[in-house]
Amino acid sequence: MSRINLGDWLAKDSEARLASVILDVASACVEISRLVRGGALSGALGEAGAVNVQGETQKKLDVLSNEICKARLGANAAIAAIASEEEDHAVGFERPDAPFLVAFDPLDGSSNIDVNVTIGTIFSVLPHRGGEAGDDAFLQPGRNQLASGYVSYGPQTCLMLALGGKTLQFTLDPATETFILTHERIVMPGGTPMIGANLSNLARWATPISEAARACLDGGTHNQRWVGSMVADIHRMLHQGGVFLYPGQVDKPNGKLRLLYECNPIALLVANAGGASFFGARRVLEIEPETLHQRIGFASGDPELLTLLRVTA
Ligand SMILES: O=P(O)(O)OC[C@H]1O[C@](O)(COP(=O)(O)O)[C@@H](O)[C@@H]1O
Ligand SMILES: [Mg+2]
Ligand SMILES: [Mg+2]
Repeated sequence: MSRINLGDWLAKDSEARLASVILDVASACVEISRLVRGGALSGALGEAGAVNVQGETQKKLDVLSNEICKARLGANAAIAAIASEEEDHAVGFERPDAPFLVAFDPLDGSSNIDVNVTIGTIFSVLPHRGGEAGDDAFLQPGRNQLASGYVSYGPQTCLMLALGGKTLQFTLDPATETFILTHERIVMPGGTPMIGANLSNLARWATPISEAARACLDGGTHNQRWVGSMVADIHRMLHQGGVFLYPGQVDKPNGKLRLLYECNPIALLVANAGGASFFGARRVLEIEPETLHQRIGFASGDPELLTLLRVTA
């Protein structure tokens, strides 16, 4: 079998500076994957003893992954600024002419770090229109994304990349620590009766989605899965179909997940694979963000099942 690695694949027809950004994200993720694999031996488990801007207790790996991504991307002359779940504000690099901004969730699925369950890194590349790159520069709708993706650190380490209208998968070769193209085009299968959701929240979801989901599950027509790491739940959905739900709730109308560095990058991967993503009646990729750490309710996946679940009603 002929093997093509991420660098060679990008060199074929991607713009060189955008390719360099994707390669730097990938190499930061290789570094993070070493810490993940080492677990307690890497000193990467446990609490960091701090709280982030969203009021969440940071784990050591949240902080370490953020530092790795920030250092790696900060060294790329094509990046004007980064925004991260773990940074209060955008971090600019004083490069007014640099063409790209990168928003990321350095470590997704923090509650699973210490229990050896799949976690990940999510990223979104946006155009930078010049000038100072503060928070406002990142307030662009998801349809503007030039590329997005995630790396999942599970039994395999996989890079899912949305680029040029396609979603592709690269798998990390542990021997060479390079990402090898393993899936040229991901297409979500339709008709899978699978709901990925934390059902402990079901009673607080807005109607009619709570009633529609309850009918599917109580009626025995649909199955349910929930890892609690978005990358892992989305990875299953991209390969096997179904939907992922973290909708708004009576007590949290804007849900939990962050628009700029969680929902938008995933929404582009899902769109390229034939799915759709909504916050109520709004298409996620069309939402004009108002703040850097804005949360939205998120329903994503098989369009037919989203309709059955009445997510846009
Ligand atoms: O614990 P809950 O409420 O089910 O939430 C799980 C969701 O929260 C997240 O862990 C949030 O991401 P972070 O770990 O980056 O904060 C998602 O990955 C996941 O889908
Ligand atoms: Mg996350
Ligand atoms: Mg995170």
